[in-house]
Amino acid sequence: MPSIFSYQSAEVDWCEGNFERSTIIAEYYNTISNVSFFVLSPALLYLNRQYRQQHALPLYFVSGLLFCVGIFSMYFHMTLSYMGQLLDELSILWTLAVAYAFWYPRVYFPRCIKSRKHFFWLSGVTTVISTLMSFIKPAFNAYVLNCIAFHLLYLTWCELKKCNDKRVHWTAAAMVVCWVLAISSWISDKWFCGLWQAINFPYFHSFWHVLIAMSLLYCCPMVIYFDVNYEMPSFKPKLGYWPNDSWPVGVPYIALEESHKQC
Ligand SMILES: CCCCCCCC/C=C\CCCCCCCC(=O)N[C@@H](CO)[C@H](O)/C=C/CCCCCCCCCCCCC
Ligand SMILES: [Ca+2]
Ligand SMILES: [Zn+2]
Repeated sequence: MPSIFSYQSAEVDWCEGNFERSTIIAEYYNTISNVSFFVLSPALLYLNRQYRQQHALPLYFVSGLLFCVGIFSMYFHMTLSYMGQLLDELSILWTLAVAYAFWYPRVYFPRCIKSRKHFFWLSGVTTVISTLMSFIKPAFNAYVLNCIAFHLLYLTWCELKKCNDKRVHWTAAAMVVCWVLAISSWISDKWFCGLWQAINFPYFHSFWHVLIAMSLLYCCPMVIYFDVNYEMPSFKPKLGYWPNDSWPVGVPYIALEESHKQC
């Protein structure tokens, strides 16, 4: 019986051929494309430094965990081990849990939750139970995790209805486009692998890594924007674009102004 650390002991195998480019890396492009998370994590910390100075914990935690997602995902695609699969899925679950615990707006808390401290407990208990349940059928976990994006889309929709800042709407649109491309790549790799192998292009899962990291690059500043509006009444969030604020495309970030709020 293979150990949970053995190469190819995972329940899933992605479309890219194994050990085609290296004898130690099972899926070469799926492994190296996780570099996107090593760029995403410091980029979020650097660009949103004003927010980080005021509200350090959420951004340090979420960026740190996104970095771990990159490390575990690399380990998973390098080995295709059962342990790699679990670490990949559980790191995503815990990153989502921590992001929700810190940033989920109070106005959407269930009625029985009276404070963020209570919401932390609720998130913690739910995540511990989900962690235990994730051992039942690990191959199913990825589908459940992907469904959380629909809740994020719903939340974004609710917030955009109350906001008339054009830059926030533009950032949300860019996030949705990246996510649609990302999830299409993930599904294509899983469901239509025979077709991609027939045309000798089985690389859609590596596109997923890059595109989901890009959608998070748009998602996180937007979530921070709403957090400043709700939780930091002495500041007004201003959405800027890096490297040039006047360009229509760029990486969004949040700057803080001491003034009354708009959304
Ligand atoms: C108020 C809430 C704020 C939420 C902020 C968002 C925090 C995001 C946290 C984690 C997402 C990391 C996803 C990266 C996955 C990379 C690893 C990977 O590819 N794993 C695959 C196997 O290699 C595995 O099959 C994938 C599983 C599915 C993961 C689904 C994650 C959902 C992420 C939602 C992202 C939202 C972006 C915008 C949505 C409109
Ligand atoms: Ca493979
Ligand atoms: Zn992956």
